[in-house]
Amino acid sequence: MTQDNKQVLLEVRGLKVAYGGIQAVKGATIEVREGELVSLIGANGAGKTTTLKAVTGIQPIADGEVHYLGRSIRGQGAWDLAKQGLVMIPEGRGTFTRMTITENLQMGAYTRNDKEIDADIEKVFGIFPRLKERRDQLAGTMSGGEQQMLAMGRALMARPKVLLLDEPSMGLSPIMVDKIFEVVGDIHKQGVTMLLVEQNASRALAIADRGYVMESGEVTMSGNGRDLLDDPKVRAAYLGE
Ligand SMILES: Nc1ncnc2c1ncn2[C@@H]1O[C@H](COP(=O)(O)OP(=O)(O)OP(=O)(O)O)[C@@H](O)[C@H]1O
Repeated sequence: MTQDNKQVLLEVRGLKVAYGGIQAVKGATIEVREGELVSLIGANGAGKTTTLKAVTGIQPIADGEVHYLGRSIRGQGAWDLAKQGLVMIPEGRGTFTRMTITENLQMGAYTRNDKEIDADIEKVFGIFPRLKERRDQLAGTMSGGEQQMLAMGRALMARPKVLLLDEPSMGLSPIMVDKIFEVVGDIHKQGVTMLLVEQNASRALAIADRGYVMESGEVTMSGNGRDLLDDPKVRAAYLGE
């Protein structure tokens, strides 16, 4: 299915980001259109997380541009962007360990002031029955996979227009990895636009509409998820073939 006629929600053009003298991102161009699931894959240290941090206004941009909903993110803080629906699930989940599941989900709605928060918590419980069973349990007592579910549920509470996921499968058991990719695919099918950063290239490309490959701070390949998955260079570099 072509998505060329869909609105570009997130546009990264020639992005450069540096940590002191280290050039972590050296001119990346990425776009995400409405309804798409776009995967950004690459090895350790390729600059994927740094790209997400720059997109959400956490990390300063050295050069290039990031536009969200047609407007430059320069001068807009992470809070302003989150309020407009640009929501990140960070690497390592970032749940509030000393709060319960329900309290964590309520925190996810911090940018909202409508009355549908309880109804949305029920929707999240529908996606993740495990969270419902443990609604009064402290987040810090949950397994890694359960915390990833909670981080995803909390992000959905913000009603994201674009959801940025950083390595959701990191450190999880194979069964939990299956579950997490299944849920990411389901959330996408429900219409949530996503930019997924992953080292698990095969799984991330298999569910993606489009993908980008990042190497040493540069985007070296891009295309349809399935085509990238079948590409011999991708298979050799990222799928161990
Ligand atoms: N806070 C920092 N200070 C200095 N250098 C950093 C910092 N964060 C990241 N880097 C460097 O920037 C480069 C890109 O790192 P980044 O975390 O963006 O890569 P990544 O592709 O997300 O890798 P990973 O999958 O391991 O998280 C690396 O060389 C890393 O060492």
